[in-house]
Amino acid sequence: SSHSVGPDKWEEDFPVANGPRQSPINIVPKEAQYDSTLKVLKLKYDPSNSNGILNNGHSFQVDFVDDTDSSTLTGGPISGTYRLKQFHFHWGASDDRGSEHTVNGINFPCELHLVHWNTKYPSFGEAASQPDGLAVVGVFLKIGAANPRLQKVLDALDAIKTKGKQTTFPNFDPKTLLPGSLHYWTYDGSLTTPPLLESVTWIVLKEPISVSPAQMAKFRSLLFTGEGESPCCMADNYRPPQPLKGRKVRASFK
Ligand SMILES: Cc1cc(C(C)C)[n+](CCc2cnc[nH]2)c(C(C)C)c1
Ligand SMILES: [Zn+2]
Repeated sequence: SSHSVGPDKWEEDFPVANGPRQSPINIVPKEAQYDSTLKVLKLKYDPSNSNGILNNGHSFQVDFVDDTDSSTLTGGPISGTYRLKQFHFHWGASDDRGSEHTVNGINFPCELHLVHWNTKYPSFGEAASQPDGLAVVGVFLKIGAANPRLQKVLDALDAIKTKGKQTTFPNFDPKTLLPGSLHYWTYDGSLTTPPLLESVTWIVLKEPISVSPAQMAKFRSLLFTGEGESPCCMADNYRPPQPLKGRKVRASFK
C-alpha cells in the first residue's frame, strides 16, 4: 500500500539494491555501443497462451501459460529460448513520469515489461535467481493518439480494481503491443522491486507505442489497496534510474 517502504529504503533489507547491475538505468543513446553481432529480436507469441489478468498490488499483469515453447523470445542479445511468463506496466500519477528506464533523462508516462524466462532452468522461479535467467523486453508508452490494441487490456481493468482481484483474459496477442521497429538497447540488470535479483537481460525498444491521456487515466483508476481498505490509487509504481557502475549499454542499430 502507499505506506509500504519506498525505493530509497530497500537497501536496508536488500543490500543488493546497491549492487553492480541494478535496474532501471538512464539510457544515453550517444554513449550506447552499436554491436553488429547482436541478432534480430524474434518474438513468437501464441494468443491462446494468454490466461488471466491480475491486480498484484503493485501493478497489474497478464499471465501466460508457459508449459510449452509456443510463446518465446529468441535471438536478440540472448542465447537459447526464453518463454513468455507475463507482461505488466509501470506508470506515473501524471504524464511527466512513470517509466522505469529514461532516455537522455526523459521520463515517459508508462513502460510495458514483457517478462521471459530461460528454458535452460526448470521454472520461472528457478530462473529468476540466475544471472542469465530472465529477459525483459521494455516498451515505452508516449502520449499521443489513443492506442486501440492497448484499449483491449484497459477494458479489463474495471474487473480487477483492487489488490488480489483477477479475471480471465483469453486470446490476447502481446505482439499487438509492439512498435513497428524492434531496434533495441540491451544491458545486464535486475528486477526493479525487491528482491532486486540481478537476473535480467534488459532489452529496451527504441520506438515507443502511443497512449492517450484518457488511457493513462484508466491505468490510474486501479488501486494499490484491497477491497474494503481505504483506497489508494495505483500510480508511481516505478523505481528511479540506478548507477550504471561501468556497465556498457549496447545498441542493435546505428
Ligand atoms: C521473480 C520476479 C520477477 C519480477 C519481474 C522481473 C517480472 N518481479 C517483478 C519485479 C519487476 C517488475 N518489473 C521489473 N522488475 C518480481 C516481483 C513480484 C518481486 C519477482
Ligand atoms: Zn516491470
